[in-house]
This record gives sequence, C-alpha cells and structure tokens, in this order.
Amino acid sequence: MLQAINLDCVRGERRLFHNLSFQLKAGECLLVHGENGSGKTSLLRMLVGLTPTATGAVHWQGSPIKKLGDEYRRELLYCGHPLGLKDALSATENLISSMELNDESVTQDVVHEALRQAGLQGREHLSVRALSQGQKRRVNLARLLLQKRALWVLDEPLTALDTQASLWVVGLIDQHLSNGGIAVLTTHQDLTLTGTTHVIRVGI
Ligand SMILES: Nc1ncnc2c1ncn2[C@@H]1O[C@H](COP(=O)(O)OP(=O)(O)OP(=O)(O)O)[C@@H](O)[C@H]1O
Repeated sequence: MLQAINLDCVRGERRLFHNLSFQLKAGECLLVHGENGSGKTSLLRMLVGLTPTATGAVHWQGSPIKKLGDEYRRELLYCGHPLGLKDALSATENLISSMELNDESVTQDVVHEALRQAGLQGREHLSVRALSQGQKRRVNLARLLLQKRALWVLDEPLTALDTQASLWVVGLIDQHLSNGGIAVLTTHQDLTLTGTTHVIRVGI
C-alpha cells in the first residue's frame, strides 16, 4: 500500500497543495491532474523520495519511505522528466546500463524483445540522439517491461506518443494493475484504465 499523509508543497511564494492525503492498495491507480505548474511533478517527486516532504509523510507498506530507503527504491519504477537517457548510447545500451545501475542483470535478447514491443525493432543500436521524441519516450517506457516493480510512478507517460504507442502503454498499466501492482501517473490526456482508478487535482 502507498500512503500520502498530509503532504504540503510550497514552491517559492506559492503553496501548490496543502494537506494532501490518499492511499492506494494493490491493483489501484491514481491519476494526478492539474494545470501546467500546478505541482504534479512536485507531488510525484515527493512520492518517490526525490523531494523531501516539508510536512507530512509518504508510507510504503506501512513504513515511512525515508526509513525504508533502498528497500523502497527496489519496489519502485519512476519514469520522470527528463527521460534520463544518454544521447551517445544506443537504446539497448541505455536500457542495459539502467538495469546495471539497479544491480539487475539482463540479456541483450531480453532488451531487444522489450524494444520490439515498444515498436523500436531495427533501431536497437542507433544512438539515442538520432531518435525522435516519441521514440525516446518509448525507450524509457520499455523499462516497464524489464524492471519488475510493485509501484510505477509515471510523469506524463503518454507525452509525444502516437495513438498506437499510447494504447501500448495503457495496456501495460492495465496489466500491471491486474497483477496487483500500484500506479501513480500524471497526464493531460483522458485516460481510461480497467483497474480501480482514483483521480486528484492539484493546484489551489
Ligand atoms: N526547484 C524548484 N524551485 C522553485 N520552484 C520550483 C521548483 N521546482 C518546481 N518549481 C515550481 O513549482 C511549480 C510546480 O511545478 P511542477 O513541475 O510540479 O508542475 P506540473 O504540474 O508538473 O507542471 P506541468 O504540467 O507543466 O509539467 C512551478 O511553478 C515551478 O516553477
């Protein structure tokens, strides 16, 4: 279970949200809506532990994430901004190095299969700088197939994706939820998921 308890977010002079609380059980998804600059990314960064919570706390399976540290990070897959890809490396090299950074091993065949499913067959060895924005996003999202994590936190995962790739990502999220995973995502698009979906709007 993921719990946000009385979170506050102040950026500069602006309070973006106040006393924000929710909880998500296995199989549940939270869609975070809000205008540009309303605090969606700030909230996600708090949930993954990249931005400290000034007040309130984030709990995972009943314990504060601050206390869990790496134990929490091993349960978590965060696709944020920027995409975190190295331009000089190929899609394959990026994914292998991202797995290695997390002490996970993966074969090139498994990476190629993930890239095939992401619609990047034939582009596995091209340096990422030669890929389009949507293709870069697909490389980043191929991690969803490789890193088996209980909690997905996805910041605008559909940005730059065409209709087919958007359907692919929505299908992956649905599958994740039906396997008992939890997901939090921001999006400016209308999104219909089959699992239990909660919606919050940030910006006050
Ligand atoms: N490190 C920072 N220091 C000061 N202000 C910041 C910082 N990070 C974000 N902000 C401000 O906080 C506000 C919320 O930013 P955030 O990125 O969370 O918005 P968002 O809802 O994700 O926006 P978008 O839909 O445009 O992606 C913005 O006004 C932004 O300028």
